[in-house]
Amino acid sequence: MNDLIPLVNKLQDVFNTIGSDQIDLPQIVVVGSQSSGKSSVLETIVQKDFLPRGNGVVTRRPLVLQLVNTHLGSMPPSSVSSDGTLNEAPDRAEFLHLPNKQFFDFEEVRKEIETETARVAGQNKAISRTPIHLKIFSKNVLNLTLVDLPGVTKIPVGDQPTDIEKQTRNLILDYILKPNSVILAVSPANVDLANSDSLKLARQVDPEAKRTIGVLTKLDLMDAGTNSLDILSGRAYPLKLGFIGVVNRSQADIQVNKPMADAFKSETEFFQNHPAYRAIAHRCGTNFLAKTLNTILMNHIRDKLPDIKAKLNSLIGQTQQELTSYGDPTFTGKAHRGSLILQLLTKFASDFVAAIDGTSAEISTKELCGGARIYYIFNNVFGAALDSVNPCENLSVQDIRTAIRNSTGPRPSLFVPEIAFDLLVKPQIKLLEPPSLRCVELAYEELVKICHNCGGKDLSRFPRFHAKLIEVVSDLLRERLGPTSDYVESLISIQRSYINTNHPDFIGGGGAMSALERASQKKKKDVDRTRRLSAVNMALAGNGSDSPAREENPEKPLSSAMANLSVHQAAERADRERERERLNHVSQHGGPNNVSTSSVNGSPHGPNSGSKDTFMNYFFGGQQQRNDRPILQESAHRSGNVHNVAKEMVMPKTVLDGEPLDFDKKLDYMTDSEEFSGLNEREDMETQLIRSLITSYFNITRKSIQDLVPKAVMHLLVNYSREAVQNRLVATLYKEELFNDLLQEDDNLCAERAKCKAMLDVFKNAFTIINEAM
Ligand SMILES: Nc1nc2c(ncn2[C@@H]2O[C@H](COP(=O)(O)OP(=O)(O)OP(=O)(O)O)[C@@H](O)[C@H]2O)c(=O)[nH]1
Repeated sequence: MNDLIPLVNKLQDVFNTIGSDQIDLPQIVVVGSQSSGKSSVLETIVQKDFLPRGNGVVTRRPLVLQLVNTHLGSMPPSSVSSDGTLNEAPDRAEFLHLPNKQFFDFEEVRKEIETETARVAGQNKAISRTPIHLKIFSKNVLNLTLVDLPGVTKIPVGDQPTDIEKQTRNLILDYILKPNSVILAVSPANVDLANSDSLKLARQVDPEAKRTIGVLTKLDLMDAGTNSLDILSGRAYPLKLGFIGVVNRSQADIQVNKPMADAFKSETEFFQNHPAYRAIAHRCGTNFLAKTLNTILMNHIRDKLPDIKAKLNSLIGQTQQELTSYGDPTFTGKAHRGSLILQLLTKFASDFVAAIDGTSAEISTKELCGGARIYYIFNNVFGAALDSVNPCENLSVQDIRTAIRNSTGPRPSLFVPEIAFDLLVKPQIKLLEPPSLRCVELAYEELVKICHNCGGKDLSRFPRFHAKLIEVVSDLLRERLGPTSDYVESLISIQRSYINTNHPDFIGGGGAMSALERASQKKKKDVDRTRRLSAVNMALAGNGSDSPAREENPEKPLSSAMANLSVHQAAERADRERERERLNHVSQHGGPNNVSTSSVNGSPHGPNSGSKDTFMNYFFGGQQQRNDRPILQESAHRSGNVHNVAKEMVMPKTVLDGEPLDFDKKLDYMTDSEEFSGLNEREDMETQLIRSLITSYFNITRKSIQDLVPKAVMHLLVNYSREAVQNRLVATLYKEELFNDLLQEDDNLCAERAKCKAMLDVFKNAFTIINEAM
């Protein structure tokens, strides 16, 4: 059991070396206000002058002091000389920061502590949290682990920051908070215990006072006639581990270099001769303190051993697992390289496939990934991008008018020509290309992202191999990007290459026309109703003596207003008559449901086939029956094929309604776009008609592109690379000459594994020792 403290010290050494503080090892932490005598107590316990001395702040870094008793056979072993006498090894000290140096002169130890303190904390009173680790091997010490901490200061001095008190308190709390630390609370006897900083701090972390031992220093400096018997006998302040009184060397003793042995003797005499302490002298003094601390620490370690053992056990498990995760270096040997490469490569490929298929074991619940993201791209991103395209994007009234005019050639525009529709709809279809290509790119980017997450932790051991796998798959994907984009591009070109106005879903000229008619009639009806209502209102208002209308316009007689109204109504009626006549004509000869396909073949009187009213039918079916349309008849006859002549649409031309064509004005029209702003009714109708035709046709194309692009992406990019990935990886990387390079382990990982291995060894070692000790 006596090996416990060396064991703890050994564990502490190892943990310090590997910079780990995973096990809260039992240790005694010395706490007290500044100049309360902490360092003096430590020196008396060690029986050596080795700590820095002076006024004010002296201890400025934590000092972790391990005392190793060499008399008990601890290292270094005593040697037997040639004459058979036992040569006891001299007392010595070692610092953790100077691993290859041993100190036999303790004056040197003091200097090294001063130098090392100044090196980290600076010259001027500032403190640092970084501990100094010192080990003292001596036959005069009991095995103990003590930590000397900076004293609690109130007022900043030198380079100390304004919050020095808070800093020191936090530093002390860090150490004493650990449940496995025993708090050595030092208080000077010549200051009221109620003001003891050490006891206040200890109570914060150990309210039941189970692991706090009180030390009263400076008993020799108490006012004559006063004593601390109450405290020392445990009556004044209850601590389970009690209070121990000590008398250290005074400043004057230190200045005259009073030897430790003399100081020790004086202390013993002090207690034995003191009238108040005489009876408890055997429970006082540094010697008793050292023994008590040793016992307390031993008991404490023994109490804590089961916990430490359990903790070690779980640490061994965790560390073992961590070590396994770094991979077994033995499998990178020549005999295993091929199979290891193949295994990692296959894992990478199957991860890639699984991520696409959504069968991956590590499916995220936080965000969409893999195949689900590709689906999201198709449905949401691509769908929304297509939906956001306006079928008549960038298509101004002027553009439509110009197209209509250009497509009629040198003759005045008689009907709305199909060629204008063709001309206008093709660039609109092109608008579907950028979102389609972007969809390909997004799917490609997603696949690249997927391949970056494949391979798992095993592969992180071999960064080169991992990078190579990603490179090969990225190459494969890039190779597929070109053909997929080309195909998608050609899908758009295909749509542009033939405008199928016969498509069953296409609204057609007739559909567009009747929609327009309906809209126009509704509009007219609304206008009529408004006018009628206002006329009635006016008439009613005229009959009343206090008519507001009359008041508003007292000079205008009612009869004149009525007369004006009837002029308007007459004009309206005439308009309506004309419109009705025109519509009758359209419905008889070129209306949506009366269009004969035979008219396409130049047979103006062919029977109504009853076939679907198509755009072409509508364009050419009706007008040829109109004998008062010589221009069309002429052109139709000239070519014998309506497709090849100016394709015109049955629309009453203003010139035929009696309006003369002003050529100068028309020329202006073509050069001055502002002239377009004033469209007449017919032009407005034409423009609207073309727009609704374009929208209808565009929507059909959009629908089929929305359907075809994802299919193309899946076939040419996703499924292709999914199928090809394994073969491509094997063909590119499964080559004997590459194995060495591919299986180069990551340097950091090797270091981590070595560290992990060392840690595991320490844990295992400690576990065995504890097991044997218990
Ligand atoms: N007479 C007498 N003087 C003591 C006793 N203990 C400590 N001193 C003196 O008190 C002063 C401070 O003692 P230290 O041991 O340096 O106190 P500390 O708590 O380590 O101080 P810091 O490390 O600066 O916080 C020194 O001059 C000691 O000689 C004691 O029991 N009796």
